[in-house]
Amino acid sequence: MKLETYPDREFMMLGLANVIAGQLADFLRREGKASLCVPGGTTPGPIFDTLSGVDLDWGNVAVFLNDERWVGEDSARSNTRLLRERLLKGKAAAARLVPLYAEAGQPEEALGALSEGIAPHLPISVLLLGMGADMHTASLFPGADRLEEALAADAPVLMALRAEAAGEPRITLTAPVLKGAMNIHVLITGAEKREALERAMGLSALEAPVRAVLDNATVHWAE
Ligand SMILES: O=C1O[C@H](COP(=O)(O)O)[C@@H](O)[C@H](O)[C@H]1O
Repeated sequence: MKLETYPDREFMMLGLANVIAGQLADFLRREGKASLCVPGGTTPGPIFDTLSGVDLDWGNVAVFLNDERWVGEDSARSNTRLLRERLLKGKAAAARLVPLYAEAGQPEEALGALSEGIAPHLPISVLLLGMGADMHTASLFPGADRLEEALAADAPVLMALRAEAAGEPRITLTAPVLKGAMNIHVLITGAEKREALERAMGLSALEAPVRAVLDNATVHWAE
């Protein structure tokens, strides 16, 4: 794991947005296409704001979430809503959103179709992950009902998971898909998450799911 610490959050968000844009530009130059996989939650909004204004060949970039809460876009908890409001606007409006949500009562009903949408965009070119203070990343929560299966090397692309701390049912990319990304960035802020990260380094992925991706990741932290 590589740890980058920044003097403040604003500096970090701008710096990391530029790194991500540069990595996407490299993929676009070399392969004519790229995939960008991003978290929801409360942390990444400022990165999305910057990225949305970057001059890139967004029409050849597939954008999708690490995970989604099983709620419609009318909910303030919808990660898809965050993406539409903060990333897929301005220049980045031309990017292709690959959905992690469909109108269905339970995520299991939509898993097949959603997985088929994601599969052609793997391996992920640039992966940005968040982390909760409980050491979850994507929707791989400690204590989740099917965490062990989602961490396994032969896990499918997407799984539905439930955990008490998660609130609603979740759909998430699994550990092998996340670990297989070509560039992995983990974005964390504040003292509590920094302590959680240090704790995670001494735990197993079952105890601290973020552990599953840390070996190949650059972690970006600011107070
Ligand atoms: O529930 C989620 O939580 C994590 C962390 O969110 P944050 O609000 O602490 O930044 C996020 O990475 C994930 O995508 C989201 O669904």
